[in-house]
Amino acid sequence: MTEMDLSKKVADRYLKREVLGEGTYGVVYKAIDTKTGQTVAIKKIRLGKQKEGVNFTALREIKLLKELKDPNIIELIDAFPHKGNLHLVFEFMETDLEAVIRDRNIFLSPADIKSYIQMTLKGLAFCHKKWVLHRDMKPNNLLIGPNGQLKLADFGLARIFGSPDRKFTHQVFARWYRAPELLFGTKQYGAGVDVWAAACIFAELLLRRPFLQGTSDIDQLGKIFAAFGTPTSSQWYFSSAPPPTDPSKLPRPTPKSLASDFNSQDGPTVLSPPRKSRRVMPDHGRFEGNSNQVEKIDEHVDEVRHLVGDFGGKSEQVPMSIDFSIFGSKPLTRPTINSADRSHLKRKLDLEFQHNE
Ligand SMILES: Nc1ncnc2c1ncn2[C@@H]1O[C@H](COP(=O)(O)OP(=O)(O)OP(=O)(O)O)[C@@H](O)[C@H]1O
Repeated sequence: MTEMDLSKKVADRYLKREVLGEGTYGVVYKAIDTKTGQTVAIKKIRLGKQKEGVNFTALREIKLLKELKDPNIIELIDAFPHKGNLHLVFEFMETDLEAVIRDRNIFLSPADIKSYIQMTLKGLAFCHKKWVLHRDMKPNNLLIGPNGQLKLADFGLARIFGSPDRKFTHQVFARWYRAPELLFGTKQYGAGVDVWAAACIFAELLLRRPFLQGTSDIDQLGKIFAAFGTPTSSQWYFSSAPPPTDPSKLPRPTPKSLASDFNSQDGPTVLSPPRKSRRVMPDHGRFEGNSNQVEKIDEHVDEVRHLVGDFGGKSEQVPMSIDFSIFGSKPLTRPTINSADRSHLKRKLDLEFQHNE
């Protein structure tokens, strides 16, 4: 019997090898991609309650994750349903940041730490720019390749398959990287949750132990406040200065009916400012014109600074209030999918999934 016969072939393409481990969503296998000869990692996702098959929205999101290509993001090479499970094929990685941090034989210089955290923030910046959040950042999700390249794994999975179920024992560690707004149970949150986790990982690289090791969600908040100070009521989300403008005093464009009235008579002419300057934006001129990757990283570094700043209010910035500066001078361009892209994607999805089913 050849080696080929002994190994199980999945979807006529992947030769399954040993189990690498089991995570929140299912078992991970090492495999060989017979098409490319490349070693890959296949994450077999239990579909659990969704017995009727793979949810179409999930498939669409997975297809979009395949488009997330960056040197600091694990590449999702392929995705296909097989025997009622969803298989996600990723590039194979040698180790992860947790193993590096825990290995006492490894000395990490400030330059090494800078390199690891820079790769982490670059990967985050890339995905945040495309409006994808990770939501489950922790050192064992930061995988390291043979050339030392750090890549973020499991991007977007929490959104597609639901937040990881914390009943798994290995999952409780994820609490240590959770932002205070999540611990308070907010339903609306943003990229800050990933940046908070990145800052905790940065501290962990320096300390060589997890920074804030809460034993319960409330204890986690206690640890955060012990480290940074307890926020006062004047620092909470909408109660900090300036108070929101009264709706009747909000700036509005001239009503169309009035504008045409003015045009039809010799009355005063309403001079609107040029289109661009009409947009009311908070004052953050220092980010004007920034567009390259390095400056995007700086925004994240600034946000980390902001997050790890003094909650007691000694610094000039008021922490725990909305920091508009992270959005730059212009709203970030949302990745747009036009109708042609959309119908192409749908056709592609239909074809691929018909083919694999
Ligand atoms: N791309 C990959 N290359 C090599 N090994 C991988 C890859 N992805 C995952 N693994 C390994 O497979 C095992 C399970 O990984 P998985 O990401 O499912 O869970 P986890 O990271 O252990 O926990 P969690 O689900 O809480 O993130 C781990 O040992 C992990 O190192």
